Amino acid sequence: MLQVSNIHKKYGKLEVLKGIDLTIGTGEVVSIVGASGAGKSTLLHILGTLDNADSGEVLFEGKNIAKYNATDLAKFRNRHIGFIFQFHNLLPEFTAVENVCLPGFLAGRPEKEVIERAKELLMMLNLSHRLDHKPSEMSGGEQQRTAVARALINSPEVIFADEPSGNLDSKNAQELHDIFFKLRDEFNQTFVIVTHNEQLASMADRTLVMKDGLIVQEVFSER
Ligand SMILES: Nc1ncnc2c1ncn2[C@@H]1O[C@H](COP(=O)(O)OP(=O)(O)OP(=O)(O)O)[C@@H](O)[C@H]1O
Repeated sequence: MLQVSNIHKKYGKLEVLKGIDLTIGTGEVVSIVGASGAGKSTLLHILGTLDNADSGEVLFEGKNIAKYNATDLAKFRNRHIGFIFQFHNLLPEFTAVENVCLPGFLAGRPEKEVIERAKELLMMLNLSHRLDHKPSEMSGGEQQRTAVARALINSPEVIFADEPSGNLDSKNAQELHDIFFKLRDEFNQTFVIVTHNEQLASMADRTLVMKDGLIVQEVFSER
């Protein structure tokens, strides 16, 4: 589904990515680990079209999205890619349902269909009692599960997550991790997850270990 070859990235004189090659298949859960500063988030942002590589190629189902203009890229991202960050980035003035609906409305989908799907997703994520709550009226775990529903609203081919459980206690982290694998097992959802959480990394089908801008090790799970 995702093919990446020879990605290089510099910030000024700092060479952050030094030649990354990677292939990710549909339904795979891939974790990216490594010391702080190894280049994990930079790679994730490039894979997720949030940033450009200086050289190299990212093919998304065979399409070279680097060639898209800004409008087409935003459209592509909205329809095909979901994001989950360490901090949920929910809009404080909007309810859970409204937050989840937003990417659906941006995609121009019919309002009724989007609202129904948003409610369905929130209920699937055990948030049926929080549909009309604003983020400040929800716990950290509930906010992050709302962010998962938002990432899923347009049925993206892949979800990129950057430290998704970095801000959660161990119980809520475990619950979030279980949700990722449930989504993969039931809907063949693909995930690429940057994490410092060893438990999450070890659950992934494949773990990529990064060091100084390179993938230095690839560990396959026995799950
Ligand atoms: N926008 C930027 N401008 C300049 N330097 C940057 C920028 N983004 C990242 N860097 C630098 O690039 C290097 C890699 O950063 P990156 O965030 O990819 O690392 P990471 O492996 O995700 O680290 P962490 O685990 O701490 O999040 C770091 O030295 C960082 O300071």
